[in-house]
Amino acid sequence: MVNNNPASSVYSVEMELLNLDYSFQGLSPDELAEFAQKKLPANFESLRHQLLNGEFENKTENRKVSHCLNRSIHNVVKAGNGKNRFTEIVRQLRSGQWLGATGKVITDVVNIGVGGSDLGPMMGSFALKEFADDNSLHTLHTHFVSSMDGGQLYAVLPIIDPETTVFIIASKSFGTIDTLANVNTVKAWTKSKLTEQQWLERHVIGVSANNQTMTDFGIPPAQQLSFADSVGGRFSLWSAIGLSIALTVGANQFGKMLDGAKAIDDHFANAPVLENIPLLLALIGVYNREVREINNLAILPYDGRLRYLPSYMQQLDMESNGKQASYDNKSITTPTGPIIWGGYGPNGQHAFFQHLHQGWDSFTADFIAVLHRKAPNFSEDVQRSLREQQRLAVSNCLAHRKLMWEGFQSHQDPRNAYVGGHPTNLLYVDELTPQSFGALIAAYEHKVFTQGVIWDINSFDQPGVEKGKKCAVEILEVIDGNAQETFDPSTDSIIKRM
Ligand SMILES: O=P(O)(O)OC[C@H]1O[C@H](O)[C@H](O)[C@@H](O)[C@@H]1O
Repeated sequence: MVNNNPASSVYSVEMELLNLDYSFQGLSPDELAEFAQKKLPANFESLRHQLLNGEFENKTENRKVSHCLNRSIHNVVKAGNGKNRFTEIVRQLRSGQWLGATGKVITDVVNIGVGGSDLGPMMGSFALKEFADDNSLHTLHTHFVSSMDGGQLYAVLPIIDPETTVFIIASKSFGTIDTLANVNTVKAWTKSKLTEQQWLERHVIGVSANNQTMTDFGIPPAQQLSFADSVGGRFSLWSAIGLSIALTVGANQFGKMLDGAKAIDDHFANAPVLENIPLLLALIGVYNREVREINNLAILPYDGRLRYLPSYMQQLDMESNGKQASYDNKSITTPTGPIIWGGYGPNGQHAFFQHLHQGWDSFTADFIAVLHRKAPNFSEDVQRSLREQQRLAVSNCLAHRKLMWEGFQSHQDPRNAYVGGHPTNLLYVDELTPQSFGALIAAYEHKVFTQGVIWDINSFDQPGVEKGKKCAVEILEVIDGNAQETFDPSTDSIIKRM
């Protein structure tokens, strides 16, 4: 049981863009300093330096790890041998100058991608919408399609028009079946109004690290945006994969998001352990996993604009550190990364918080709060009301965080007793801006990296997702009648029914 005495001190780190309060972790700075001594390997500083300079070795995939080199628009453009027309494409589409093959202005953009080619772009576009540069002459609607079953596409197709829509095919490998399946359906759908040539010439942008495949697909070179193979999928929102974010807010604001991430890179590089937000997040997480044996972390944003953060974090953390093999491919015997879950906090209060407060399971959580909100596009009355709503959300965030830690004892009335003792962090920003958003995401990236170093795993590969893909291909062959194989009675009976 965690010793959950009410926090008598404030344990926090404040920096310009991001703040961490870990007063409700039950860990003093002295204890964390001692834990850091024990856990951070002697070569940590050198590995951190490698990461921040694009030199960390992703040994199993035989390449470097270079997403930290993408923290400026300049480098995003340079990534395609200096030929990336990233900012030009953004300008044309946002200003209404990009015309479709039949001469109509493009009004809709659909990002087709999955995993890192979907989660980051969707989260960023949703979170930063209100920061759109107002030089956009017309409104560009952005849609996201990832699901391999076509369900999302089915909902989007009726509200767009082939003549006024551009599709971003976002795929680092340009070979992911989920994405290609959606693209195939789109191709069939455009035929009523456009030839394939027209579609390719004016309605498709490819974003990938695989230039040859984009060319083979027929995407004109001017509409190919490339990025380095050494940028991992789940770290790619800073690269050209972030195109849909830039289309939503403008290249200038997208650049500010990169600036925020860069500020955290510098902070991560230079701040001493006890003032270093990513490092503290990592150490606290390792402590909760190893010493307290808590196997999960809930991500609970208290600002609706961050509602896609939990899914993003699931890929970032679980695909990086959910592993049982060491960096040198030896078996690991102690648990590594936790299960990440969560949801928009205020709605969670009306759904799963009951279990958190009075159920049987241990958990840790990160509350994420935005203290102030400007809402410049509305009348004074509406602005005032929106600011009140922000205060309402923050007060609820503080209340539940307090209750989860301190609990509430009521021996005569078990129904109203709260267990308490659940360690949580509060990550907060004064305002959500492209910079503070970039800082938050980069802080989490570096937390995950640091934990990978502590656990001696390669956080940059994902061998465990491959077997399932191969098995699915074998099953599909049988469903399609191209093979006769049998699997097991349950699988066989479903296949038969199909
Ligand atoms: O961008 P893509 O190459 O299409 O990959 C999309 C996603 O699929 C893979 O299965 C990986 O597990 C993810 O890390 C990746 O983000």
